[in-house]
Amino acid sequence: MNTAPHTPTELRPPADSVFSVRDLWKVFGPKADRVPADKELASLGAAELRERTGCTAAVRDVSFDVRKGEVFVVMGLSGSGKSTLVRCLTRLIEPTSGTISIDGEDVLSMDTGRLRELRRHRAAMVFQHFGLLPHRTVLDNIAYGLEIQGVGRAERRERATEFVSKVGLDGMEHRRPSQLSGGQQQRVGLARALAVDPEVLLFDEPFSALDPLIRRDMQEEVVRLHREEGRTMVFITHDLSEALKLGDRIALMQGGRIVQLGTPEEIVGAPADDYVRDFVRDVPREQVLTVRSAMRPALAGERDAGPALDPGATVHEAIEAVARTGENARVVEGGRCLGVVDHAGLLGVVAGVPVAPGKAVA
Ligand SMILES: Nc1ncnc2c1ncn2[C@@H]1O[C@H](COP(=O)(O)OP(=O)(O)OP(=O)(O)O)[C@@H](O)[C@H]1O
Repeated sequence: MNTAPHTPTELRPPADSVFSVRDLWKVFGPKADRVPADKELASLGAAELRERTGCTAAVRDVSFDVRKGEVFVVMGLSGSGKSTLVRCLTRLIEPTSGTISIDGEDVLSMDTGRLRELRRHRAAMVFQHFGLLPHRTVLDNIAYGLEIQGVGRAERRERATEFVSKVGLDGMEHRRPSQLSGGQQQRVGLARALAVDPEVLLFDEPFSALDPLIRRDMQEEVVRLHREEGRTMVFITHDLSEALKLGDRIALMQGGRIVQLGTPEEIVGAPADDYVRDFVRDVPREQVLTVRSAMRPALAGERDAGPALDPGATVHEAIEAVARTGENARVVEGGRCLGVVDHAGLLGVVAGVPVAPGKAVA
């Protein structure tokens, strides 16, 4: 049972917000809307709420912003509310209460036409089973989303061909889905979603059915496409390593609430509570945390000696540099030495015990 209040978020959306969600609830069951409205019911745990009302609160009082150009990961165990939350964004599931806006426009007051526009052009959903059309070629499958949008044939072909290349399927344009591997089929689905050029791509566990190697391939593909295109992405996963690899920020859900929202480094380096701490316990910290978390002030004479690292370098990279040179490493930004990482600091990060300031070993 989790009745802790959610992390307060600023009410006014930041300027670069695409989706802005405030106080969102989705309750399934009879007379669902009385649950968020009633303080006592709203604070009940899942079992008691079900017993008293027959309702399930899949999303409980959630507030967050998805910022332009970021990969926003929604992570949590099965049943924590990830799919319900993301489906609420485009009202594939109707929220019970709260507000949602996209680029400042109220999603909850959109009429059917505007909603269709939202789902087709602005925030397209990519599902685990991409729903490829078996009798169409790769090219025609990719062009399909554009066809629905009413784009003319010549332009469809041209755009589809461009995306065949982008996802690395050159030479396979005329194959049918059954003549492709699982990973290749997913690339077709990805290309189809990208070709319609939505402002936001919403991914619902797209890779969970893939074998680990293909999955890693596809994760790298998403990272590459994101780097090249800078498109805003919301990505659902129950896999922590996938979340850490893909997410600029991660919303970790438990029992319908967001228990922590932060960068991978914040989630792993400063877990908000015991649940999160337990969740990230087995993460190789040195691969997620940056040298900033291992750094101490430079002593006299240390500013110019030893290998230089960027502040974004991981602790893992620092360990390599220190082991290779046998010297402490400097963290340097714009020619300025921000601090020094030594053996004690690096070991501290790996062990999860930061070196107290002043106890640094020179
Ligand atoms: N249509 C529904 N009617 C009643 N309860 C539902 C409905 N859809 C989801 N739920 C319940 O809401 C909770 C959240 O479900 P949701 O599918 O959002 O979780 P999830 O984190 O996406 O899980 P998974 O990773 O297994 O897909 C669960 O307790 C689920 O049983």
